[in-house]
Amino acid sequence: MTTTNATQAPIAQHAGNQGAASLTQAPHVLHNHRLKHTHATAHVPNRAAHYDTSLSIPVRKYLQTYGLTPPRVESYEVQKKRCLGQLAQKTTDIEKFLYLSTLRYNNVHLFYRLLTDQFSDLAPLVYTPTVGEACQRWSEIYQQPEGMYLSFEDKGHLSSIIQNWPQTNVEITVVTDGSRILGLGDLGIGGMGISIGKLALYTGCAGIRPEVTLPLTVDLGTSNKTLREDPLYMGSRRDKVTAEEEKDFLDELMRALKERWPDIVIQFEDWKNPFPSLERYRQDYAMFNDDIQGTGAVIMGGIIGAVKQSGVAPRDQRAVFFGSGSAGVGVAKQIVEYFMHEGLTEEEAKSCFWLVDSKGLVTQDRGDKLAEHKIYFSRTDNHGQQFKTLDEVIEYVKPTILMGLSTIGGAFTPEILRKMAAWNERPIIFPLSNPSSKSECTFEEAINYTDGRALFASGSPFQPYAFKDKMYHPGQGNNMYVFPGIGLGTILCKAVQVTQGMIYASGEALPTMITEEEKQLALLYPAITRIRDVSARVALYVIRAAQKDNVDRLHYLREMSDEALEAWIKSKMYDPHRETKELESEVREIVDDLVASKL
Ligand SMILES: O=C([O-])CC(=O)C(=O)O
Ligand SMILES: [Mg+2]
Repeated sequence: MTTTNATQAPIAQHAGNQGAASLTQAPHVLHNHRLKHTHATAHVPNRAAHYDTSLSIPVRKYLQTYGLTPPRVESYEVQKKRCLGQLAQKTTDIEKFLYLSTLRYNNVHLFYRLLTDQFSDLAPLVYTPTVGEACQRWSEIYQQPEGMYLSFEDKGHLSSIIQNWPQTNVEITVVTDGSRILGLGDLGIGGMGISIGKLALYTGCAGIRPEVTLPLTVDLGTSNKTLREDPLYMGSRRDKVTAEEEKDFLDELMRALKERWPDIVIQFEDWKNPFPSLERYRQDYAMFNDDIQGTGAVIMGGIIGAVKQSGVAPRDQRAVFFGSGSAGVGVAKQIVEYFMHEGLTEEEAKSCFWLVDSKGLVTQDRGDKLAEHKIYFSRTDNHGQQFKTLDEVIEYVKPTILMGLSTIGGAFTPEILRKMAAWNERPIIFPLSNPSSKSECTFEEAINYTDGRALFASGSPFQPYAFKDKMYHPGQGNNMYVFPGIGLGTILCKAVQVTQGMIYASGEALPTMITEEEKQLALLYPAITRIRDVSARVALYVIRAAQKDNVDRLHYLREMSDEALEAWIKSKMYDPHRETKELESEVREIVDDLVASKL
């Protein structure tokens, strides 16, 4: 009920009145009618880019911003120094997060210049792990609108409310209901943080223009009682809607999004039960689920290298998965596909996996009703024996690969890590839960207890670690290596679906970006500092797979060589370093023309 007032105005404005929609948009269109480079903030249009202190005096005069900013024309280096100085003065990560959010709001191009330049330092503040805390405290730290909130009460009116989004073009949205944010549980509308954070990476990593991204949070109630009782909580107080109600709401939402933006790519993120929507919409929409598919692809990308470096053939690998939720099963299925590419039958590939959930090893005769998604991997060869704890399973399987998707921080104990090292020359250890506090072990622990022999990747970032006079570098198997490129590739070739082939290809692209030097260091992922190039390569692979699956619509791309296509992809990427320069030169041209015509 709390949201009804807020939504009544747009409903009244739009009901049966096409003209009203263009009226609401008109002011923004007018702002932008003369110049191309006036898209100002990421999600709310204003003219902030016109206040960039690097713009020259003639340009300021033309834009009528002269006198509204301090007189000096600054270089980017000076702007950067000031911003990083201000950032350094913030003492907590959440303050840094807020500073960066405000910067994005006020000067989007400057924000993305900094993010792309200082990616390793800033990504953890914009995204995992800080974004987790931001989501937990969303209603406490809220400062500005940066996305759309659609409520269950809006059902029946979604199409008209979506007209309120001020940008005329949207190419991609990240949608969450906040019901399972990272490993932090149901955070209700606080999930908006993750939609914004992921889209910031779509822009930062894959160069999708900020103004064509739409962070979307649907308020379908929350099962989090603490939130519902928190006076500051900004969502509805209702309990979570039923699965049937959610389905009806989503049917309407998907239709409404496609109606306004027919080519939109829709990424589902952090839904407690993500399988039904993926199955329901994957044929009719260009959509994917990042937690099942993005995580699956990125881990497969790391596993390809890890399996090679381990010296153990795919058919001899034994993988224990601690955590059998959507991400766990998604990752396992993706690796099954990789093993099949390596020549195993599906049955052989599947038999390399032992999934563990809160009740122990997932077996068919365990006596409980297994969730649908676990059945595929349930073991039948346990001879009636049941294994209730991770320790028991580990002892029974003697795995070569240990995957953590449990959201239980510290679950990979020193004993478990030591055993992995005793059984394997190069144990593969991937604690993937996010944020860092939920990681099944730290990098330091993995190195210490395996005597530096672990082939390691985590979901959230860890620092390099010195052990016995040697420096070790952690891999970060975070889906940020693939989802930006999946989105970019899908958008650029105008794919009508995101097929499994496209997802597989995104993971396959990753090892192709590892340099010789990185191989020597046993790194499983390319350096994060090359993330823009990595995203372009992922997009190339995704487009090729879309072509193979016949879901692409820009057919002339099929004729291009890989080199030409990759260069074309890069030329299409938003480059924040170009933006103010282009605005500057565009205005200068107009000014020069005006002067010339007066002569
Ligand atoms: O957001 C991340 O860092 C990875 C992810 O999708 C999750 O943990 O749900
Ligand atoms: Mg997620």
